[in-house]
Amino acid sequence: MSSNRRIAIVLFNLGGPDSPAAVEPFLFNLFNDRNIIDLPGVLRWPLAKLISSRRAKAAGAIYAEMGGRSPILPNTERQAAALQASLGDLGEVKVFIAMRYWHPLTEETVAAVKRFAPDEVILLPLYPQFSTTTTESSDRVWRVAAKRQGLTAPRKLICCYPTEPGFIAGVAKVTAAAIARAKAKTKAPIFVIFSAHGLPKKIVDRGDPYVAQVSATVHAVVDTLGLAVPEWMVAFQSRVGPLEWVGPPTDHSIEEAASAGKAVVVVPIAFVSEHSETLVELDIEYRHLAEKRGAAAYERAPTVSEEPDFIAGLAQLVRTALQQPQRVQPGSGAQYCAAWPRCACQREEL
Ligand SMILES: C=CC1=C(C)c2cc3[nH]c(cc4nc(cc5[nH]c(cc1n2)c(C)c5CCC(=O)O)C(CCC(=O)O)=C4C)c(C)c3C=C
Ligand SMILES: [Fe+2]
Ligand SMILES: [Fe+2]
Repeated sequence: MSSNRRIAIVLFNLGGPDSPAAVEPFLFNLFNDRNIIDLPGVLRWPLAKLISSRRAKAAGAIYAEMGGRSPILPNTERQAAALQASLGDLGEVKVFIAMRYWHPLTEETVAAVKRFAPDEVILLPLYPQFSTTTTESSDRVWRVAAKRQGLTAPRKLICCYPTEPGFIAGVAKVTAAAIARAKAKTKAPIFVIFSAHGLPKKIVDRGDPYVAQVSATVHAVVDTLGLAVPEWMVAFQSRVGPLEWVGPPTDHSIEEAASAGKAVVVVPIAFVSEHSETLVELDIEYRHLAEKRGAAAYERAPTVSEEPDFIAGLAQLVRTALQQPQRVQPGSGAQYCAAWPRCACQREEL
């Protein structure tokens, strides 16, 4: 590969408030996303205003547990630095971050990428499993902003990588370590709960492949660990709002296992860095539930963050994408995407 090629890699992530004052506008941006609330803009805008003002207090209390701000940006920056260091041989490689709901927002990042004047842009979601609410939403706003700002460099989207070997190796490693910590504390049976962010059921019924890809990830991790994994299940956390969400819910699953006197090991399976859903929901709220119900132990595996296996997996996805002609790169998720009409892998229109 030519060493003077300028390559921009853009990490897509959700973003989070960087101060107490940012909580409500961050929530507004989230609920005003048509991939989250599927209504025409004139109806969605006032609804997003209403929901964000109502939820601001509860969400503010969550971020107050972390010093009033989300750590998602600094954590994503560390991943960006690790990825950039592992791709130095490709030429002029620069890793950027585009957050969907808080700074650096997509428009800002498109401008920064344009100043870098790349020969090629690789869009890499920090969502291993494809969802219309995450990857599709980020890709959609990227396309609009790139067109508006005249960023014409060819781009490729890595749509999903639910079974990418480095990602699976990283999750397997942190899972095995969490099981070992639980075993060191108790002789009680171990129960592993792989926990993913949930989705409203109607989004899944519309063909969103996320839940199927989460299942593919978990099966790959369990296969890797073999007999080292005792009893396990997949559950979904972070339900918001009145709609029916996919289940079973993580909190109920923890309570059941804890009530049966088991040692509960919770493994985040769709988040790849630490933020409110891991540091507050899993570490504070759900630990409290487990202890209240008499769990023999409660261990939470860390997210893969800058685990060398995971970063090497991301680097491999980028290298493969650069060598192949298609705009949408399926990572190792292709076999799961084929059956799903809403998966980005199915679209090659640009
Ligand atoms: C209301 C609908 C929501 C859908 C659908 C949804 C999908 C979804 N989200 C993530 C990852 C994250 N979400 C985070 C926070 C968060 N998510 C929602 C709502 C939906 N998410 C809200 C309202 C919030 C804010 C916090 C709260 O009020 O509870 C975060 C954490 C951000 C941070 O702390 O910085 C992540 C990460 C995924 C992967 C996903 C679908 C696959
Ligand atoms: Fe969310
Ligand atoms: Fe896909």
